[in-house]
Amino acid sequence: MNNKLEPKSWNCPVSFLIYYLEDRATQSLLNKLIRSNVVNNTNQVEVLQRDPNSPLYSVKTFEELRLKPQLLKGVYEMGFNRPSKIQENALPMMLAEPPQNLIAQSQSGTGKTAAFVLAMLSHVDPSLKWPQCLCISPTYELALQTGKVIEQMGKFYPEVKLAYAVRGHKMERGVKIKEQIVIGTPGTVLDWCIKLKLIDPKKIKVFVLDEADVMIATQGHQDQSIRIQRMLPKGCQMLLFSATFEDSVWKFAERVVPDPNIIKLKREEETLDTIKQYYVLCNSKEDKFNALCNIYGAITIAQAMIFCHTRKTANWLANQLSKEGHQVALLSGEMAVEQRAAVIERFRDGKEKVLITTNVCARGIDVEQVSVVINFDLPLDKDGNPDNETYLHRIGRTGRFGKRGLAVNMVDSQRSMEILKTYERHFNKKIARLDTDDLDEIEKIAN
Ligand SMILES: Nc1ncnc2c1ncn2[C@@H]1O[C@H](COP(=O)(O)OP(=O)(O)OP(=O)(O)O)[C@@H](O)[C@H]1O
Repeated sequence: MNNKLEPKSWNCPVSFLIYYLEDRATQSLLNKLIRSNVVNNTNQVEVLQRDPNSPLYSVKTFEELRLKPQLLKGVYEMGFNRPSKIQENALPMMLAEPPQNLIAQSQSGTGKTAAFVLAMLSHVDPSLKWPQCLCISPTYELALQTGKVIEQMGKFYPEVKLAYAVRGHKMERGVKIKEQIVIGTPGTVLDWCIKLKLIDPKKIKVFVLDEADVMIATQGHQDQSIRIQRMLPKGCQMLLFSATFEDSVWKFAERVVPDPNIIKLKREEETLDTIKQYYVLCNSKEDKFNALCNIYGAITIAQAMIFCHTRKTANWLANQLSKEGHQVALLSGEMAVEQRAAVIERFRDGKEKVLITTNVCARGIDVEQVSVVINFDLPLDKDGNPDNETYLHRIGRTGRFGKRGLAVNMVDSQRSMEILKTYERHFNKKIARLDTDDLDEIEKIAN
């Protein structure tokens, strides 16, 4: 879905573009934070080998990879029992001798980061005190997030050290970096290589470019990434990862990664097959709130996500629910990235049971683990028309074995009823009426 948000032409208003560019990196970060598990994708992995005659290896266990014991221990400590679908193919390629280049694309949450982190940790020689693996990420926050994974996975391999080449990390010219892995954003990495000469790019053995789709959406990052790549020695392993694969990403990938192997995993489509959908007739927002309270009074809801059309309604609802004693988290458009990240993390950890958000804020965020979704306002596109894609993304779940879910739509006008009917027709799935004054009836929907 993310790729569909890409503006069709560059004649868009600047404000929209800035919003859009920031948004993509933020989406990616929030998705990483909210996810507590690997995304199970049932599609087939497509593998294109540079040398079609060489045997195609894939592994079903981490043992088969003959990892260093310290790393295997780190992997298990993180709770990984077996390689994810993309890891089954990507890991043998990345760990092969001689090193192979790779372009890999799969939706967010399928295990790409964990895979390249394992590759970097496997390739470093801890006795050498200089940078050997270089990873670039599109933003400060994303770089820190990947750094955390390196630290976790390398927990039992303390000889390997990590340096962050990000804004705010002031370094003096000419002081050589001793850490074996450097993770950073393109601008700072370039400075560290060229201006400050802290890193000798000729000694880099593994180069990772993460989130290529987000990277090229950010002004200047594409050129900076290519400048970094040009300084690396021949024979340096180049790895590039992306969640989506528009033409522009593909062109960029081919410039960064010569002679690549290619692994692609199609995005798992969301379906409404396992979702029970209802609507409630209301007259006002107060009425909607009462209906919501009745639902909460009748069934046990572990965690719910509530979508409102405007920030004002979202704020109002958050206040009302808090007064009723609910632990409410609010995701709102004016919040800084760090604030949003903190809200998402608290919600993921179950500290709050209700997450209220506007669509703008939650666009592109996958909340698979939330089993109840309330459309306090039905999703609309910017012209006020039905938005099938957003409806599906809010309440749909992926995978044939997807968890069951419950979606309740609040309908408060003739117009919203028409919109609801459009969704019903489009997805060819019945949306049943729910009378929220009848507690017995509400109890039934939970079964
Ligand atoms: N083999 C595995 N078994 C269990 N969990 C895993 C495995 N690999 C990764 N995970 C977990 O799944 C989640 C997603 O993994 P990861 O961040 O590597 O995916 P990604 O494809 O890089 O996503 P993004 O594009 O958002 O960065 C993380 O919480 C990670 O710890």
